[in-house]
Amino acid sequence: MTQQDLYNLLLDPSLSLEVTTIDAQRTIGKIVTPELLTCRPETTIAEAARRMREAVCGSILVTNENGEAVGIWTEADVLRLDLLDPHALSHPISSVMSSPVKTLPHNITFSEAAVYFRHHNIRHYLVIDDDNRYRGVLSQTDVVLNQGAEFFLQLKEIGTIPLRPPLRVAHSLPLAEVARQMRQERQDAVIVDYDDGGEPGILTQRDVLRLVIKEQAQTAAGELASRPLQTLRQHTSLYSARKMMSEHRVRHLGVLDDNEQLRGLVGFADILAQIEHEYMQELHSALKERDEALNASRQNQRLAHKVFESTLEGILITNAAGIIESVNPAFSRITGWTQDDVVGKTPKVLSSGRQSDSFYRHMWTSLQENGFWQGEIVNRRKDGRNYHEHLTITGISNEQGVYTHFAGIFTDITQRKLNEERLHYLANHDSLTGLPNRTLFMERLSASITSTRRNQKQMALMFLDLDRFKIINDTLGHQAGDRLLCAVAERLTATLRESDTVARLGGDEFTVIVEDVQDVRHVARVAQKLVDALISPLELENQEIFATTSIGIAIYPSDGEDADVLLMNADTAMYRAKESGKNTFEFFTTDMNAETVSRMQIESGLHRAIERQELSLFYQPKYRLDTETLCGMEVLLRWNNAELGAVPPTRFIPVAEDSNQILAIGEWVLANACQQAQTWLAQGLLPGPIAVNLSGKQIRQPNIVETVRNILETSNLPASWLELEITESVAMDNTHEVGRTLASLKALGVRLAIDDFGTGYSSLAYLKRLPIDVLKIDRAFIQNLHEDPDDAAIVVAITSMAHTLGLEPIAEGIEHEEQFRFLRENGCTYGQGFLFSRPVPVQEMDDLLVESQALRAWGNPDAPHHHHG
Ligand SMILES: Nc1nc2c(ncn2[C@@H]2O[C@H](COP(=O)(O)O[C@H]3[C@@H](O)[C@H](n4cnc5c(=O)[nH]c(N)nc54)O[C@@H]3COP(=O)(O)O)[C@@H](O)[C@H]2O)c(=O)[nH]1
Repeated sequence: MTQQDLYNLLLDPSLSLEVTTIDAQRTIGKIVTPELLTCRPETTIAEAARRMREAVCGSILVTNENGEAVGIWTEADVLRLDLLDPHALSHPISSVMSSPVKTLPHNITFSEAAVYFRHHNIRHYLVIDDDNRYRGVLSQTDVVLNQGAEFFLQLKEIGTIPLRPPLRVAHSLPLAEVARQMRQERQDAVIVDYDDGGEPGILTQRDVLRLVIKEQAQTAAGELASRPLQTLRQHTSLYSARKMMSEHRVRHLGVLDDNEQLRGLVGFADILAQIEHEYMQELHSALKERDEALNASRQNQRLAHKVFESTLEGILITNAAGIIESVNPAFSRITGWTQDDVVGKTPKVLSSGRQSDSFYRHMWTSLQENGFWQGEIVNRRKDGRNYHEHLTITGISNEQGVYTHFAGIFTDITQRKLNEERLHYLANHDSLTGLPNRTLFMERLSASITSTRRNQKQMALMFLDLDRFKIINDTLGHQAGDRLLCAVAERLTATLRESDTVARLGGDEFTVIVEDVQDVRHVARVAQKLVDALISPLELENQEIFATTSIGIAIYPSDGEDADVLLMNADTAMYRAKESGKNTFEFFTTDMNAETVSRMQIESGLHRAIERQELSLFYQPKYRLDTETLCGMEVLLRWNNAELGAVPPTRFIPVAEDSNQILAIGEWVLANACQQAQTWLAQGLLPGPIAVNLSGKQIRQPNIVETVRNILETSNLPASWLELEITESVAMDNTHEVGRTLASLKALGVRLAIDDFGTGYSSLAYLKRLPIDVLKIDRAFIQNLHEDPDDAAIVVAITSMAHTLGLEPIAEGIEHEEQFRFLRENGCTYGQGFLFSRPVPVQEMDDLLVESQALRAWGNPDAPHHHHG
């Protein structure tokens, strides 16, 4: 190879200008040539250059005797030679090669390779394959040009790159002087100006070196320069510049400004530098982004780890086959199993056996299809105890969408479950007796009706109401009442089969569902057993209490096809049982329906009884038994309705009490009675106080004292002429402040009487403290007085007790002479009853009063005066 060849090789501009755009993601092994040019360190530069030219190769690898790369020499290194030294080319290659040689694996991408170039500031890498064999040399220019520079080159104008003002020399300057100035100014090209006014020429460093070697050092530059200088405008793109260089096989172009003046020179190296600069900028921000992303991902990883470690939820991660790979501390806390216990096993270790195989099959199908499952399951702790967990399982897939792991995240909801169960229990059970309450009862009744219908069978519903419970409760207090209810609940439960439902609807009302009834006679036997179960007395407050019950029975389907109708009919039958003497049971019959309808008619009729003036007052006189003189009267309410006719108070008063209408009606009675009494008083006819019945509802009204005071004021009746009768059971109610109300009423000056005395459970100590004036002995004792020695003894006892307590005894319901005589002989002061007079309307009472007054005026107090009705 001649020196000329060498220079041809070195100066061939096409060598480095063939730029192919290569996908930055392709691996570098793909573009390096498989044949690698090598030489030994002692090879001369000239020899190395010859081989490069022969092989059309831009670099040569310098290897030692073991074939190991010790250096590399490339085309670009030529410019570092001192080409003024004529022996330069005979120096060994080792004196000019770059060393040491760094390697890169063949399978990294251009993008990755770019990172190495930047980090190590190296211009060449030796590419090695998997077996560390040399595959080729990769230059930074390769990388830059393979980053897809076209786009950038087209955008960027030449004028925008920094151009050095060109070094200009006169055409007469000898080449040696030109070379000196170029070295001094560090320029690789110079513009040669001619004084013939023609276009300038150009001499590059390579030209200078070539010509020096050809001993042209003293020749004038003008003769040697290439002329004309290829130029382009400053607004031309770098892409066009590169293309032009390639077409004209030159490495420098003149740049013209808008006035066609030469602004400077642009070299291929400048374009390359621009690309490199731009690329490095991009690379820099890409690296920055990558570093930031890496940091963020490290941060995320740290966070994820922290969450995994510290979350309260148990976490378990399995591989695709369900083998546990890791668990977190919460998992161990909840299950008792440590990481070492469970890693390598399947979640089966937690199985409690409470879920069926099909449950797990569904779970697995959902996981395979949706990569997700959520639900509540019961698992087992290491210590064998079960616990409830709310579990979410999520599939974790790889880039191909294949599940590689499953993550189970769960919370221990055992306590919540217990609370829910407790709340459910409380919501469905009576807190006092523990029996099902109305809600659960209705649920069970509906369920029972449904199954009975399906099986075409019969079932029975019993409605139980304790007899006289209110009296017991009022007399002995609520605590005793509660204990009684518990005792009754126990007895009922003990009497029935487990399959039967006993419930407490509230108060003293219980219900029983008897399922699968073959024969209604069987139901009667069950009802009788329940009645009998309560017959034996209960021990309460050191007293024996008889808490009997009345039971109404309705049969499905004959007495009703739905729960509400059945319940209503059993209730109606229960009322009938009460009416027929209590402590018994009654089956519902259709005529009982009539009873229900009748109650409803009464209730709606009563609503307008006052405004329609359907109410009136009757008066029943009271007598002193020793003198048989009229000494007062009791006011009794009557109701005459257009449709219902005369409705007896025993019928409508309970309905009025149930519907609260008694409050308005009672006030009406009181006002009219006082008005009438005042009239008689003003006429001098009133022999004694007028007694008005006050119902329990009325006396418990907070404003009752106010009402009475107002009525007395309005009617102008002195309080002492009014007597208020309240029943014994109401008077004994020490829970509703009845005692205090009575004291306030007493303070008004009215008289107070206890009605139906002997039927309740009076505490004598309490009775003594009440501010009462009169004890009315109940009609029930008077009725059989002359036949029943027990009743007679009770009447005598009540009479003498009344005297002892300073109260006036009065007997009600005296119908026979014998009764009258017995009472008079045994010291009962007053009496009333049909023997003397039935309750009479106002006109008749007026007559009686006039007559009585006349008798008194005639001074015949002893004359007996019986009004027989
Ligand atoms: N809260 C209110 N209650 C009232 C009012 N008016 C009446 N009543 C209560 O209704 C019940 C029934 O009353 P009634 O049908 O009027 O019966 C009274 C008398 O007619 C009846 N009586 C009187 N003497 C005899 C008799 O010799 N034999 C017999 N079989 N019955 C007789 O007794 C009833 C009076 O009873 P009492 O009140 O206990 O003294 C009754 O409970 C009334 O209290 C009202 O306005 N408000």
